[in-house]
Amino acid sequence: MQTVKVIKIGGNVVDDPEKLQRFLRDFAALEGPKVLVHGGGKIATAISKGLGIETRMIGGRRVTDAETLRIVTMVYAGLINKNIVAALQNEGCNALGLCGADGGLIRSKRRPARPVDYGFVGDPAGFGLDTAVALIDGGLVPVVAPITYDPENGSLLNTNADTVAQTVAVGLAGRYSVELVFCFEKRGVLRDVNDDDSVIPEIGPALYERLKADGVVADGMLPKLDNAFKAIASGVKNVVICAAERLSMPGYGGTTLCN
Ligand SMILES: Nc1ncnc2c1ncn2[C@@H]1O[C@H](COP(=O)(O)OP(=O)(O)O)[C@@H](O)[C@H]1O
Ligand SMILES: CC(=O)N[C@@H](CCC(=O)OP(=O)(O)O)C(=O)O
Repeated sequence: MQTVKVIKIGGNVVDDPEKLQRFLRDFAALEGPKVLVHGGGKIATAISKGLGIETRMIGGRRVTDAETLRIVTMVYAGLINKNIVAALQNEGCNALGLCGADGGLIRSKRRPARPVDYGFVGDPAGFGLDTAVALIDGGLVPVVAPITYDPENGSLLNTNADTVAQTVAVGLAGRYSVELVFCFEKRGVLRDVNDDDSVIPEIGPALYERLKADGVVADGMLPKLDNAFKAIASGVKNVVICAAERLSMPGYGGTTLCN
């Protein structure tokens, strides 16, 4: 079975032009078929602030009213996605930018209003495998923004980018042997969040429960690990959490998930 790499890049790197440039150069140099999923939460928060709109995050998710949906659509599916595509084209990588609505790539369902009303936030409910296969087998490199769509009413919805990466990886797993790599600004899952040398090399479900109970993992690391375990349990062959600047290292020098 052919291997496809699904790489996710997080918002702190997307917001740092030098780190992003280096990461995109390494991504472009990766051998074989690949998909890039990007976040950009930090830039959306900064642009919202500039427009006088306050950001509310609950459990790592953005409360998205109609005005915020307009902003995140412009920022993720426009500004960030197109700049990444242009930079990859400049590196000789034939990238094609999409959000979940394009080619029906990621259908979603709006979250129920209880217990928390997140507004226009969706959880993935379907994957456009035919679209993805046509692009990948056609030699294109999909670059996916974390905006999905609800086919029942055609509405765009905001979706956590780690969840989008997991959905793409799981969706491709029946067809290819899939490797999912979450790249961010730290070296992996750390025992001490302030010590980059404290990377935990391997995490299984039992250790994850202990790390949560001890408060070693928190904040944005929780949805990342939940998505990582969901991917491993759903047929993705290899899942790694690592530093963006280590993408070119063999094995990525980060945390590998096991079940
Ligand atoms: N044990 C841990 N190891 C590494 N990061 C952790 C840990 N616990 C909490 N974190 C926090 O999780 C953040 C990553 O989540 P998030 O900001 O959502 O990632 P991304 O940049 O991919 O969007 C890190 O910046 C760090 O502050
Ligand atoms: C619903 C929801 O929370 N969506 C995220 C999508 C972007 C994202 O996840 O970006 P990072 O990977 O940079 O965190 C948000 O708007 O922040």
